[in-house]
Amino acid sequence: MKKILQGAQVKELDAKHISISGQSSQELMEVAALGFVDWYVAQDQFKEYGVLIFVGAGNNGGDGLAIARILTNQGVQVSVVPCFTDPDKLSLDASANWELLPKSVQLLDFNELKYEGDLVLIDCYLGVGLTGTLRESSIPIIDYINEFSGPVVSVDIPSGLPSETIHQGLAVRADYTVTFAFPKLSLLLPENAEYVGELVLVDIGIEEETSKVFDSNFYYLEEKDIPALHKSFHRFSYKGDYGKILIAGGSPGKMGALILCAKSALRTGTGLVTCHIEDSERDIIQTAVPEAMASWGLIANLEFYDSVGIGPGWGQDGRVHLLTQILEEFKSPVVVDADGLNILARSKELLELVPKNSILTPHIGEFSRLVGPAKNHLERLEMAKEFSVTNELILVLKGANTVISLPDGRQIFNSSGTKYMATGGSGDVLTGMITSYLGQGYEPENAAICGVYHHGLAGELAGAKKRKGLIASDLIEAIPETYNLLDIS
Ligand SMILES: NC(=O)C1=CN([C@@H]2O[C@H](COP(=O)(O)OP(=O)(O)OC[C@H]3O[C@@H](n4cnc5c(N)ncnc54)[C@H](O)[C@@H]3O)[C@@H](O)[C@H]2O)[C@@H](O)CC1
Ligand SMILES: Nc1ncnc2c1ncn2[C@@H]1O[C@H](COP(=O)(O)OP(=O)(O)O)[C@@H](O)[C@H]1O
Ligand SMILES: [K+]
Repeated sequence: MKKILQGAQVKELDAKHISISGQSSQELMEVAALGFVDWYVAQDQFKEYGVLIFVGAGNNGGDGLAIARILTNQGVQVSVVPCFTDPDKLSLDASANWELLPKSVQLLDFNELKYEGDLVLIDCYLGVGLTGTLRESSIPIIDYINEFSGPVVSVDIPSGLPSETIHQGLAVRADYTVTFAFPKLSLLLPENAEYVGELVLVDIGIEEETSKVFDSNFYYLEEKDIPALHKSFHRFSYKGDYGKILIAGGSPGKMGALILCAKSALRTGTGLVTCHIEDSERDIIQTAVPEAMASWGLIANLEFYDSVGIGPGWGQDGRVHLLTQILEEFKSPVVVDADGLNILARSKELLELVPKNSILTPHIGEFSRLVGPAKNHLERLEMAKEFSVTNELILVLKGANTVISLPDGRQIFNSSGTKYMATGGSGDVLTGMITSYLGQGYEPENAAICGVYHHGLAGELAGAKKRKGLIASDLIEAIPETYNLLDIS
């Protein structure tokens, strides 16, 4: 899994890679520019567009000059806007690429900009070399980029955005940010989403091993990390091998949450799902999910189950007794979501009963009730870490880049998912998936990671077809497709 680097670490990593690989910094820049162009030319929405590249005096500008050359050689109409006064004062690698710029590339003076036709603006003005407050001279350039009528793609980082903190001042508001090698922390903070747009990570061949020495507890979860975490089952497997799970949830008027959770667990691969419900709701669950069984009253034989999921649509009134029974009698990790979390928030003494390595899945509102309000996401991350470490629990903080906090202090940012998942019931689907993996015998850490990643991937697959018409049931239907895509059997 890749580490998420901050500030100076990003530059140190480049330097370390250069010394280990024997590659020159100019060669690395070329790899980055080629990686960007590969992504760019694969974007159908830009097919008929020319490009306007804003380049600064540092290596981010150097990337832009290399991109200008490569795109020109591929037949794209390229214009470059040099955002510096003296070409003799460029960084070494930017200078080398300035010399290599084809004569056919049109150079445009920022103060006399006029252009025609459909253009994509590529922002290579400032990268991670930004220090301190933005200079006065940068303001009109960034203002211009932000007023540009066409799509804006920032290279490495939106110009003006610092690499590790929440930003409130002026910076480029990109539609896409194509960043190199390792994601920078600032690109993953929800407060910065308006600058970053859609985030794309381009590999430039820097080994994960090279980043190991850097002190960072933040990790970035990608598709390549997933297959090795899955358990595989043999030809003679029977339904018991795939887990017997219990889901305690649902209440009159909120049975949908439980239904989604149960269906999702079945599609994730669980052998046997039992829903623990109120007597009055038997017909609903048995009709909506015929594959699931139902139980009611006190839970007779908790030891029968391999995992337990608690909370979707459960309500809070009269549930404390049942929650206490589960937490006291079920000795293995459980999954707690929604009203299960709300009860824990109200009765904090119950936290001590939650089996170690259990997985709690709050969204930001539930987090605030359970752990406390935070003034921003960085503070929330710190609180999440402390909560996980202190209570020896796994905390899945849901959102655009869901963060999994582990009891050893690591925090893993998920890369899969889409904005179309912001729809009622998505979280119930996630609870079903994580409970399912836990029941299939996955280590709790892997159950949380696989659940979160596949859930996001299901969202991407369903979102590509349904866009804002996506509903939580579509996520469930897409779970099997995620197994096909990743070749998980
Ligand atoms: N070998 C490498 O190190 C690689 C670097 N890469 C690129 O290099 C970038 C980093 O390059 P650099 O370190 O040269 O820095 P940048 O190009 O990010 O920024 C340096 C420029 O920003 C200006 N600047 C700094 N602070 C400012 C402020 N407060 N207001 C206005 N202007 C300011 C400086 O005068 C200088 O012109 C990365 O973001 C990435 O795009 C990529 O080519 C990948 C390989
Ligand atoms: N903008 C987004 N991008 C990616 N994933 C999202 C986004 N918004 C929500 N999600 C995901 O959808 C799920 C929503 O869960 P939750 O807030 O509990 O919803 P509900 O209570 O309606 O089920 C979470 O897994 C979250 O990570
Ligand atoms: K940039």
